[in-house]
Amino acid sequence: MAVSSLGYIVVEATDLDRWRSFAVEFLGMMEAPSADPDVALFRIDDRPYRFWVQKGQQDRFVAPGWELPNKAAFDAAVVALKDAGRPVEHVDVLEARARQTYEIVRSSDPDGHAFELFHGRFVDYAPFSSTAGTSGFVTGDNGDLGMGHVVLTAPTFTTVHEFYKSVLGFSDTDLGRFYLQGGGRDDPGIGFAFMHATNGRHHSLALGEMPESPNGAVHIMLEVKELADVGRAYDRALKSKGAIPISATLGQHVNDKMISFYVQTPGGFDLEYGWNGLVIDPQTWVPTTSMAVSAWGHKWAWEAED
Ligand SMILES: Cc1ccc(O)c(O)c1CC[C@@H]1C(=O)CC[C@]2(C)C(=O)CC[C@@H]12
Ligand SMILES: [Fe+2]
Repeated sequence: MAVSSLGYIVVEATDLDRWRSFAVEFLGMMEAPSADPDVALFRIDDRPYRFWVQKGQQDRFVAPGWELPNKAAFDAAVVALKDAGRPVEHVDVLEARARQTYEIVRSSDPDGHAFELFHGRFVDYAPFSSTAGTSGFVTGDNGDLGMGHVVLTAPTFTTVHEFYKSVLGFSDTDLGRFYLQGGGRDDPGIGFAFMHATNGRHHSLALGEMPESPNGAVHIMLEVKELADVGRAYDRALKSKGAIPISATLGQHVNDKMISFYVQTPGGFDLEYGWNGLVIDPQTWVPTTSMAVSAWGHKWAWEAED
């Protein structure tokens, strides 16, 4: 029943062209053919899409699509969801086919964040190429590392953390508490849980003990193959005259060693663009406790100058 990786994300957008220029010209993704003019699809590897962007009334993150390795694991996860009292809606056959999966269910975590579970590894044989010159994205062999990671808020942190572990089969990689208000006696800190699926990516999901984000997610992360891809994207953001707002400057995380920067997407949530994230052995990893966000850099836009 354990989730194998982050398969895709679903985004709602008022302006698909804005997402097109962000995804293709800034991120270096490849637009994929879509049968529906109200849906734009973006590829980073040989999956038919990793971003499903659908036209709607709002600009927001809708849901992560968690991949299960086969039908048996998918069915077991559905049973576990029902046993945990979570809603389960089966997507009909035609929609599952349009999404290029065998089967999808929609559900939500105890804090109400929508997610989808799916199985079926569909492949697009058109070679990946990036008009922005991005050398490629890191998704592992046959995509087994998944598309990246997603970070969600979790106001009922302990309950939601337990849900992802006991119901969806995630495991702890790093459990931190960050003291962003100086760490004095009146600073309770923010609990963070970085969790891995059954693949070696350091975290496919992280939860922050924070109030609900209005955009549906805190950020998603995409990993590129070369440091120069990060540097060139950083240059594009700097040159965009504010069209691509930088949320955090270039820096390196303590826990997964990733060198990255953050920008705000047209969906309001952030996107971390990084390189060289730690790959762990998910079978034997003993969870760490990292008390710092970054070893260097990552100056957040909301941080005071000093
Ligand atoms: C701490 C950390 C480790 C690895 C990551 O991939 C990663 O994104 C983070 C930072 C997570 C998080 C965030 O994205 C929004 C701003 C946050 C809440 C902070 O102010 C501390 C942790 C930060
Ligand atoms: Fe991240």
